[in-house]
Amino acid sequence: MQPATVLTIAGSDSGGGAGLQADLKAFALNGVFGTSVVTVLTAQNSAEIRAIEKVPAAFVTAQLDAVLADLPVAAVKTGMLASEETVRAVAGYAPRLPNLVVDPVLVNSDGVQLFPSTVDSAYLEGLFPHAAVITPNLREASLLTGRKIISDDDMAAAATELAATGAGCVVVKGGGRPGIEAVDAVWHEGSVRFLRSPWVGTRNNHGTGCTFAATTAALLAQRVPVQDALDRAKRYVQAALERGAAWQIGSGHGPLGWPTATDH
Ligand SMILES: Nc1ncnc2c1ncn2[C@@H]1O[C@H](COP(=O)(O)OP(=O)(O)OP(=O)(O)O)[C@@H](O)[C@H]1O
Ligand SMILES: Cc1ncc(COP(=O)(O)O)c(N)n1
Repeated sequence: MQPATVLTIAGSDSGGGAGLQADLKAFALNGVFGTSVVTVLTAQNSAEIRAIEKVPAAFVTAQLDAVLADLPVAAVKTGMLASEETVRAVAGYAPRLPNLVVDPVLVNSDGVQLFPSTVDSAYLEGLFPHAAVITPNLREASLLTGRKIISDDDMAAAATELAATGAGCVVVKGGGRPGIEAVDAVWHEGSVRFLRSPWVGTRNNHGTGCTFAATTAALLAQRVPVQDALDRAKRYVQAALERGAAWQIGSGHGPLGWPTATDH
């Protein structure tokens, strides 16, 4: 039997921990064939993003046309799109992108906004209405809703507010809130539930968000129902964090490891 094909529309992380490099790794380890449309190049390592070079939106669409003309894409994940023009260009394709998982990469790990706020509105108006799942982290959900997000209830309220964009499912990820558990709020079909897993104490957490969204897309491509896909992606991220916890790759936040099939 041949694998399902999945597409990531994302930026390159030269340090290998996040971005399309993390997505392709998660695709392979979750049984799907990965294709990649590159939106932005980052000069990045485990400690910082030093520079960003955007791919022109017209070349993003040229890559999209090439992939979609030939390959049987069964799910799509978007990551760092980096400009309003690119978000709007991808949004133009969105009605024909199956199982679209949108990970809105808007802030760096210090919570600093990476792009002008016109990019936020392009996500809200253009892309979210077509998404099967959107996966903002705490800082992104806060930026997009204007809400202060501190408690579980705040996460649930932000997820519910973002559902008004028309997204099929909203996950407000709580990796930015260390505790005994890693807690995410999931809005789906009118109600909110929480995903919970034990907190993994490690500095090697670069790429958790990309890995969570890419794994969800890989599972949706294999016809796993959305709520099950989120539960399984959550377990996969936990296992990947545990596998990489003792690694020392880079001086900052290192990458996630490779779980085996029995880990998650
Ligand atoms: N230390 C941890 N232990 C267990 N789960 C974690 C940990 N850190 C993050 N997670 C989980 O990983 C997933 C990704 O969430 P997170 O909030 O980290 O995304 P992100 O901010 O987009 O990623 P990044 O921190 O890499 O920028 C969520 O399910 C979150 O709960
Ligand atoms: C090119 C690129 N894309 C995305 C992220 C954020 O990734 P994450 O939220 O998983 O750390 C990143 N640091 N670099």
